[in-house]
Amino acid sequence: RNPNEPPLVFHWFPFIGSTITYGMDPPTFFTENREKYGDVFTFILLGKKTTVYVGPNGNDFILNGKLRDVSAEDIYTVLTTPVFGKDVVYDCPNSKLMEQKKFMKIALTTEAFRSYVPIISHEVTSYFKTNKDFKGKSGIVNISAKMAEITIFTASHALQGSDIRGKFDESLAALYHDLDMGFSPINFMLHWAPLPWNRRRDHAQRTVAQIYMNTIKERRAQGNTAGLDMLTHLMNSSYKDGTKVPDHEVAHMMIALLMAGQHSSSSTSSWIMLRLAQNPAIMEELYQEQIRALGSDLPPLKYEDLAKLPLNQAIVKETLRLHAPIHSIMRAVKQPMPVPNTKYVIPTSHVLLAAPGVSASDPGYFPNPDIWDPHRWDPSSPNAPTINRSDVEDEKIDYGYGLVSKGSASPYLPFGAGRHRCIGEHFANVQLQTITAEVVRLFKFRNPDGSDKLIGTDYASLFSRPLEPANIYWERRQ
Ligand code: HEM
Ligand SMILES: N#Cc1ccc(COc2ccc(/C=C/c3ccc(C(F)(F)[C@](O)(Cn4cnnn4)c4ccc(F)cc4F)nc3)cc2)cc1
Repeated sequence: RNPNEPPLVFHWFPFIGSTITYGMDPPTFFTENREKYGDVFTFILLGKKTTVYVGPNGNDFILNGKLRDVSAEDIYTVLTTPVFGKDVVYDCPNSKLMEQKKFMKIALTTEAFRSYVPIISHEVTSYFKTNKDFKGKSGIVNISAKMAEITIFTASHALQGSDIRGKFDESLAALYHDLDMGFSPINFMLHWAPLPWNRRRDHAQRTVAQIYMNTIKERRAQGNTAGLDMLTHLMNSSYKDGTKVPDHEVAHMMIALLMAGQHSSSSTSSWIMLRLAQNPAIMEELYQEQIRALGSDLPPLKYEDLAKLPLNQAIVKETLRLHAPIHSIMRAVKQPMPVPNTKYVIPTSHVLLAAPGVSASDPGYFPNPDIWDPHRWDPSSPNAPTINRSDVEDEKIDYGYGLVSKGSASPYLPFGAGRHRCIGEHFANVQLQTITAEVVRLFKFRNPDGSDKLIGTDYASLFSRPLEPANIYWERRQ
C-alpha cells in the first residue's frame, strides 16, 4: 500500500469496488469507514479512486479548495450540461459561474421574498382545495408525489414568474419529467450512452429552453413590465466585460435554477411532512405557535410573519440536518494535494468527496444526533448543538457573488460552503417555511398505523429522498 495515499477501503471486485455499499447508504458507509480508517480514506466508485475527507477539516479541505487544486465542473458537467444547456454553470470557466451566481443572487432579495410569500401561500391553499386526493375530511396519501407538485408550482410561480407557472399546467410538466430523467447519477458514468432517456432528455432540454426564449421575446415586446422575478433580472444582466447575457444562457440558467430548486425543495418538504406525521405533537405545537404569534384568526401569511415563528423555522433546519438532499459533494483533483498534518498527497487520479452530513450527525456536535428534535435549536435546549467552536470564528470570503462563509467553523453545512456554496438558501427557507406554515393551518397528520415509524431513504437518485410510496394519514382541521 502506498504510504503517501489514504487507506483504501477493503473490496472484493475491481471496478465495482465499494460502489454498491456506498450507493445503497452513503451516510452509513461514511460513518463505518470513518471508525475503521479515520477522517480520510479512499474507496473505488465505478472504477474511480474516490477519497473521502469528513469532519470540519475535511469540509474545509475540499469545499475551500483552491481553484488550481480542485474542480467542480470537471466532475459535474457530464451530468448537468445535457440537462441545463451549454455555456452556463459547469459548462463555462468558474469565473463565469461566479458572475452567473451574482446575477441569480441579486434577484433573490428580501423585497422579492415579500412578494413570494403570498404567491406560495395561494399556490398551497388552492392546491389542497382542488387536488383530487384531498377531497373530504380525511384520507391517506403518498405525500412525496404531492410535495413534488406543490414545490414545482410554488417555485415556478414565485421564482420563475406567473407566465412560466401558467405553462406548467400543460406542456412544461411533461417536458420537465423528460428533463428530469436525465438528472440521474447513472449519467455521471453513462452520459455518453445513447440511452433512450438521454435522447428524450436532449429533446426536452431544447424544447424547454425554447419556451424560455419565447417568453423572453414576449416580455421584451411588452416592454419588460414583468415583476421582480428571476427571468426579468437575468434578461437585463451583463457580464463585467460588458457583454449582455445571451438569451440562450438566460434560458439555460432558468432551467438550472428550476432543477436546483425543484429537487432540493421537493425532497426536503416531503421529509418535513413525514416528520410531522411521525411527531403529531410537534404539529400541534406549530399550530399553537401561529395562534400565539399571529392571532387566533390566523391572518394571511406575510414574509415578516416567518421570523415570528421560531419553531416553524427550526422544523426546516432540523429536517435539513438529518435529511440533506445532497449527501456527496465531489471535486476533481487538478494537481497533487498534500493533506495538512498527514503524510498523504492526493494524486490527480483521485476524485475528492466531501460529506458535510457526517458531522451533522456527530454526537460530538449534536447530542442524541439521530433524534429529530426541532427544539434542539432553542437556545436553552439540553440537546442544543455544541457548535460554538469559538476557536474558529466564521470566516467569510467574496468569490464574486457576495460574502459567503468558509464554513470551517460549522459542522452543519446543508448548503455547502466556499466558492460553490448555495445561493438558494434563503429562497428555499422562505418556500419551505411558508409551505409548512400553511399545511399546519389546514391539516393534522399522523402515520397511517399511528406508529412513530419513519420511512427509509432512497439514495439511488441524485438527491436523497424518501422511499416511495411514503403514505401519511391527513385530517382537515375544522
Ligand atoms: C433545501 C434546499 C437546497 C439545498 C439543501 C441546497 C444545497 C446546495 C449545496 C450543498 C450546494 C453546493 C454544491 C457543491 O458544492 O458542489 C449548492 C449549490 C448551489 N445551489 Fe443549492 N440547495 C438548495 C436549494 C437551491 C435553490 C432553491 C436554488 C436556486 C434558486 C439553488 C441553487 C444553487 C446554485 C446556483 C449553487 C451553486 C453551485 C456552484 O457554485 O457550483 N439551490 N446547493
Ligand atoms: N450503483 C450505484 C450508485 C452510485 C452512486 C450513487 C449516488 O452517488 C452520488 C454521488 C454524487 C452526487 C452529487 C449530487 C449532486 C451534485 C451536484 C448537483 C447540481 F450540480 F445539480 C446542483 O448542485 C444541485 N443543487 C444545488 N442546489 N440545489 N440543487 C446544482 C448546482 C447549480 C445549479 F445551477 C443547479 C444545480 F442543480 N446536484 C446533485 C449524488 C449521488 C447512487 C448509486
